[in-house]
Amino acid sequence: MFGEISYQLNSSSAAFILLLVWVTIFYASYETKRKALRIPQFNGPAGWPVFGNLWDIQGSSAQQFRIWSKSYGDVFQMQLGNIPVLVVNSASAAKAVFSGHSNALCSRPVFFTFHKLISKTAGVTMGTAPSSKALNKGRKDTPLGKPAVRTYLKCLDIETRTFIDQCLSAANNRLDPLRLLQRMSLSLDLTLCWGRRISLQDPLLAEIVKVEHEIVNMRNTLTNVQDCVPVLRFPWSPTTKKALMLRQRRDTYFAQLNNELNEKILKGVAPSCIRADLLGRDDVDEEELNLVCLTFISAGMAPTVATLQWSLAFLSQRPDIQATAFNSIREHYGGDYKGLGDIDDDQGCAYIVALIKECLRYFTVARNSLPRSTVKEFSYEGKIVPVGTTIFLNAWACNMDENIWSNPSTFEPKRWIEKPDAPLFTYGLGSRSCSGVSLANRFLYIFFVRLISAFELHSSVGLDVDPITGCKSYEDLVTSIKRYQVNFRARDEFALREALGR
Ligand code: HEM
Repeated sequence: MFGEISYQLNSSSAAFILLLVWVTIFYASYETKRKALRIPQFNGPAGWPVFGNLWDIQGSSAQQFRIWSKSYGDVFQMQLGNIPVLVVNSASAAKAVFSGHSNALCSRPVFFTFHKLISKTAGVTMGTAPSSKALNKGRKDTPLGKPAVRTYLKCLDIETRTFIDQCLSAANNRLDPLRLLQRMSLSLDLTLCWGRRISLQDPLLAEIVKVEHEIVNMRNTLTNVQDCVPVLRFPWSPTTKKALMLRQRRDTYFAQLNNELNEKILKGVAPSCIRADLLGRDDVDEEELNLVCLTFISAGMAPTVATLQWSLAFLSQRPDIQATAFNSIREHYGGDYKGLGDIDDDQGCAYIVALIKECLRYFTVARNSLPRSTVKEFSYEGKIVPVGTTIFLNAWACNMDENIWSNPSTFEPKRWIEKPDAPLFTYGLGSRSCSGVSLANRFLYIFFVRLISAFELHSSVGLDVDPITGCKSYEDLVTSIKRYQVNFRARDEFALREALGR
């Protein structure tokens, strides 16, 4: 009997030792390969075995990059699992890399969860597509330039007025503006692309907002561990399961929007919209059609809403800035102006333009912009950046660069009146910078003019509007503020009702 037990012990010890040897060999070869992937010549923090620097950036990654750049230089290297990444952290380095080598940086990296799982059915969006002929054609066919935006003024007018109207109707005029902002932004995108608006009561609103938010976060390499550590990619991993579930939910509402429009086209009652125009063209295939339409659902909503959500909270804490903005609107439109701004007015009121730029700079909602991938080798300060390198722009650090601004941590709109041509990094720069910048700027301008003309914002409790400590979550690709409520007090309720045509 003792012999039998000792035999069993010997065989299980042997199995254990074999397993240990296998794990050790696997680990050693994995680590050797992982380290070999690092980009020669670029310094950076060492990081942990297997996971590299993933654990070091669990707080505000952009802030951590800014701190590392003080030790490792403006352009340093980190490794997310086995993906080496160059991070660009100053305004001058961003100009040299992103503008100086714009063509070399014209692609996006391909990630397992987003590109291979989520996008398998409906395809990718413009901001996530690697460089290709199809992408270039899609970009050309997407009407987001200034002339196209001028034809969207009616939609901008309706959606911003609806927002003001809904704020006026809120009980006691105290509310959390998030849902109203989401509706306004999504309704604009759906009208432009599918020719249909969305109401607060429509169940599609909550569904699209929720799913798109989760999908955007799945694209975040900084938090999606299985993208960076290939050994964690199992078909039954929670991330894979979640990605497949999100894909199915996105496919459902995408099909619903498309089917609604197809029916209207069949009945001959289709509104003029981007999808209907593209459907009527022989040179546009299914892949391009999906690329353009998915872009309208996913690209603009998150950064626009997050910028407005931070800005409203901030303004509620700063009556002095609201008063300056209100007086500048009155000066711009004339003495005792009581209207809601002119939809044809494009960036005419200098202080409002400066206020918007400062909100975009100070909160920099896409702190690490969107990742790029290089298609050509180039050199930076004599160091070679090879083809296929992933590069992050730390837009937050660039916007806070002390070589551009003497007091970058202070919110000061007037800085943009003194230096109107100073660089703003929030929309990215170079070949793949934000294509929606004209639409976004026009939207933000009329929104701020209307908001400030209509209401005084205030909050009886102090809100944390600090761009670092006030964040809802550091894991989000687009950084938003924690939920809050503010009071919307009409400046002149009678005049406002009249301006809204009530
Ligand atoms: C405040 C609002 C917005 C902000 C802060 C913002 C920011 C950004 C950023 C940082 C990028 C990546 C840039 C780069 O890689 O250099 C981007 C790309 C993009 N944005 Fe925006 N965006 C905003 C609104 C919009 C709107 C309203 C649209 C229109 C639908 C839009 C469409 C796009 C598209 C299509 C891309 C991808 C460009 C490409 O990869 O070629 N954005 N945006």
